[in-house]
Amino acid sequence: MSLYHETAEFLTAPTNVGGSLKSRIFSKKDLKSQPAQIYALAIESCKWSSVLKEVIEKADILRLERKLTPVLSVLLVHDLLLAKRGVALPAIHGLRSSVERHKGRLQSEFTKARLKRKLSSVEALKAHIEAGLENSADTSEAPYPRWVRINTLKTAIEDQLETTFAGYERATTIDAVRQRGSKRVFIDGSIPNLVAISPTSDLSKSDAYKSGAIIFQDKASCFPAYLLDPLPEDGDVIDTCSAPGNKTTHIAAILLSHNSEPEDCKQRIHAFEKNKGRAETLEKMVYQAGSDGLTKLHPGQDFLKTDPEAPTFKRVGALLLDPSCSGSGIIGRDDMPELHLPVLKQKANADSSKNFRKGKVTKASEPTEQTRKRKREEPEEPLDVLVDDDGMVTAVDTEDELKARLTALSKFQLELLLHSFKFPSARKITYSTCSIYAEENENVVKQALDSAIAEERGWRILKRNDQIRGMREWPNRGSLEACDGNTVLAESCIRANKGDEHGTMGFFLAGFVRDLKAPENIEAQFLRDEKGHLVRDLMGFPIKAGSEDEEPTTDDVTETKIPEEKIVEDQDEWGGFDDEQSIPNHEINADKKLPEKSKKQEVDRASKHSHSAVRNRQDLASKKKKKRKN
Ligand SMILES: C[S@@+](CC[C@H](N)C(=O)[O-])C[C@H]1O[C@@H](n2cnc3c(N)ncnc32)[C@H](O)[C@@H]1O
Repeated sequence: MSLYHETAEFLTAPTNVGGSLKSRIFSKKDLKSQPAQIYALAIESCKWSSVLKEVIEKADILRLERKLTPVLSVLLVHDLLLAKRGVALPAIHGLRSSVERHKGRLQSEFTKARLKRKLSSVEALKAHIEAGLENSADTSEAPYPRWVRINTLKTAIEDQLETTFAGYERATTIDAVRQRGSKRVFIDGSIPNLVAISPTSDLSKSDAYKSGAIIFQDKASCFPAYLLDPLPEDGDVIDTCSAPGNKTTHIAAILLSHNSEPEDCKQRIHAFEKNKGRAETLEKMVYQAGSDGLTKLHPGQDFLKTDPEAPTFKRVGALLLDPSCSGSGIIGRDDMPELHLPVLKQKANADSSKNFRKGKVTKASEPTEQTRKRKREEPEEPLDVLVDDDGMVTAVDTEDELKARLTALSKFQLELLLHSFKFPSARKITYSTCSIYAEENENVVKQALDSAIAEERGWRILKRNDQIRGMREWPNRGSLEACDGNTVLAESCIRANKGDEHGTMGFFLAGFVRDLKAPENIEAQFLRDEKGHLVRDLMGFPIKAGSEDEEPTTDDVTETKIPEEKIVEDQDEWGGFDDEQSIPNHEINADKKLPEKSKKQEVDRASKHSHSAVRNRQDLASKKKKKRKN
């Protein structure tokens, strides 16, 4: 197999299995080409792909060369136009000829692409690409920002602002960071410990990223754990569909933020992941983020096969359900470089986002038997491209195909949600997808609410007024039409729209609650107001009874976030790790004791509860490293 085919294979493989592109290439044993050569070709081609896409589409070579797939065309045209030695194949090789016979046309389109960018020379264009100033998928005015969650299991936002973001200017609006080349940091107002930076700011080599102190996670992807807000009174938590672990580790951070001392935290997160390959990624992320002590992994286990009545789950009061979906809201992924693929028809320019998945190489535009048979004049672009979390790529050509796919997905999503309803001590559930389709979102919610199990167990929607502040104040709500005109239901649902002014991916979220006594043996620890509602600090965290924060200012006290009915008196939530690091399975064990606090931590304890949790977690991490060395 040629260098080009091998590279194309890595770029078209599901991106969500087996870590970053680099680790996948370098860990593969039976490669014919040098891994370093494959890696360099992949990275360079991705870097240039928005320009190459334009050049290939304008030169129209996919139509003329039917054996050339979009990804191969990018790789070959990259080498033809940019590599010193040209295409690394024998002169008579079919693939080499397939681009070389169009060299004149390709070069002329390349020149036009450069002039369009007002760059006077190829050197200037190279500098432009190297500076990361090229991203044709984004509207040029406001590229999609990079969201960074500060992992409070390992650090604190104040510490990160002083270190990782030391040279950054503070931005007061999200727009201010949506400029290529800007060095600004925006602190999000809805989700605690979340910041946004310019997409051209590369933190993937920073210590903070490598150590798991910061996690690249879209703002909308932080909504579920934040809305779930698992409190001590909620007992254990299940993350039903966990890999790669962004939400699992977010839940862990929230759990510890509610405990002034990590060793007091008796709660555990059961993290289910059906796919074994993805379960390995989850395991690494959980370790890297420092949430291993709180997480019981269930690798390769299907959540649907769990017995809700099993003793292990008797204390489970909260579940987070983020199942595989069409992925139609996804804008980008962090474990793969961006790759822009050319499509056969210029018509694709009408909606470039449709075929764009950062790091998700879709086969949508690959010529199929069907498309080959079509007459040239007919549109060849698929209606949509669905990429689910199992890496399954489905090019959907007709409305009927799309409908059939969405029906199958929503059936599975509903099944998972109804299974979650069965856990005897469960009192709160969040359901989320990164889909833009009502079929997977509002429709699933409606069917779940209408189900016999919901009625039998008393599950109802978590209304907007009862949601945690950041979610209650979030402006984008569910589709009124999809909710059959039910305003309360539509308002209860939360949406994030791909490409709008908030700079998030497309996302959907709904919460479910029911009246139930808290799981036994969990004491009330939080301050409540005269109505029995939890009193929260500015960041939305409940204030512990007897803590220094006990006397909040009027501004600190927020109204109820938890439905009144469920309050029981006197009872009481990347790809950010080093590619080279591998963590043995046995080191991840939820039963591990959390660390004793150090003297330094005693001092830190005088400050915010979240801080002392952070310090203790850092201590835990360093103890583990020492242990591993021995
Ligand atoms: C949308 S992804 C989850 C993303 C994850 N929550 C995060 O934020 O990092 C869905 C995951 O659910 C897994 N999955 C699908 N069906 C499952 C099932 N029945 N039981 C457990 N995991 C499942 C898929 O393999 C996939 O990794």
